Amino acid sequence: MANNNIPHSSLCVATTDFEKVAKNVLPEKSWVYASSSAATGLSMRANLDDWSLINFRPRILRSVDSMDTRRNILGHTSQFPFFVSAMGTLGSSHPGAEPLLVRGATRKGMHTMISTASTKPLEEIMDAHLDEQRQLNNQSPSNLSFQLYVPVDRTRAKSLIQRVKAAGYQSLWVTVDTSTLGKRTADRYLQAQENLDAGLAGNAREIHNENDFAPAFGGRQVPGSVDGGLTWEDLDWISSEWGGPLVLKGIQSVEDVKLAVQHGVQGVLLSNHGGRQIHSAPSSLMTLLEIRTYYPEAFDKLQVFVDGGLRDGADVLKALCLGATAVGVGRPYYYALAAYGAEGVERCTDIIAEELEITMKMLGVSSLDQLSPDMVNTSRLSNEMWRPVFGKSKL
Ligand SMILES: Cc1cc2nc3c(=O)[nH]c(=O)nc-3n(C[C@H](O)[C@H](O)[C@H](O)COP(=O)(O)O)c2cc1C
Repeated sequence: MANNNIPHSSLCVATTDFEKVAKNVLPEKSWVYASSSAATGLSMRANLDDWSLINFRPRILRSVDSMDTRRNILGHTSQFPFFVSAMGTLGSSHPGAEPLLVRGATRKGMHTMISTASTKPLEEIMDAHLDEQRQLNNQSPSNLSFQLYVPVDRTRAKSLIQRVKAAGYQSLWVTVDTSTLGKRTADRYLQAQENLDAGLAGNAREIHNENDFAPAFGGRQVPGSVDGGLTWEDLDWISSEWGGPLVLKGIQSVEDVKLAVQHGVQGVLLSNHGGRQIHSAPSSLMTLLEIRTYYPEAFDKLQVFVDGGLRDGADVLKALCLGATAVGVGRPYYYALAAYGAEGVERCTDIIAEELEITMKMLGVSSLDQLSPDMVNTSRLSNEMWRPVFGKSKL
């Protein structure tokens, strides 16, 4: 992209560099939408900060000449143990929206999770992925998964699942942390100001998005979109309607991982929605440590994923040492897409992949299956971890 106002993409050497560029190119509303979080931002801050509470315990003099960063995610190889987490309304980042994102990701062999709240129809996004695959002679291991916000109307929910299946998405990730929309403070300020500027009092203004599952854009949920009445029992009909790998996105306690195992899902994504939902959430890394401490059997029963605040390849490895299969990355890809389109998505992937390889070599591993919990020191984070209260909690 020839734009003299933005630095050349090669000047982005850390994933956080995309954020600075994006802030300059994005309209204020898009910037606020992507960068905002719940309430005072505690949940997002915890995501970002907790990675620094874990240190590696590197091993030396092990042959690390060759590197293998591939990972099997729900039965499909990915070039890397990280993927793009679902983000709604990517048209607010770049006019190319989701199709452009998946083109960049497919070129790099990375999996991408597409949001129910996408700007473009799910079939058009899949077409972009398949077209890119053809151009690569079907050599990319990349695939697309679908993040499901379950609509209140069951008929609508079932037909959405059928569309996702027919389009060829590989797995379904049901978001379970959105019984209502978190209080997105920055979006609310912006909306209130727009209302006042438009001569409307208070919050009187209706939000009009083409996709009514794009609730956060404007800071309020669209009535009738996401089902706040969802329970564990609903997983039965969702699972039988879908008939493929099912993952619960947004688990934040060991008790719920146990329930997920009992309900026979194939994976859990430990996540606090990038700090956008409940105020004062545990960081996703803290939840991972909780599972590793109180229910390590989980890692043999289903695949465990993590997202939230991952900004460096070293963070990815910390999660994998603790047993995660792979991790999701959100905002860095939103910003990279905004700044440089598909090229930015590729560059962001290269940056994380290089950091991953550098850290693997110095940690003394040449493939991801050599990682283990004793390669990280979690003492500081463990100090702050939840403990069963008064011996009464049933774990
Ligand atoms: C702009 C934006 C939009 C998002 N939209 C969705 C969504 O539609 N569905 C969903 O389940 N999660 C959504 N999320 C949460 C992400 O899937 C993911 O959990 C989070 O971004 C990870 O944290 P990170 O941004 O710090 O990497 C969104 C996050 C952002 C930043």
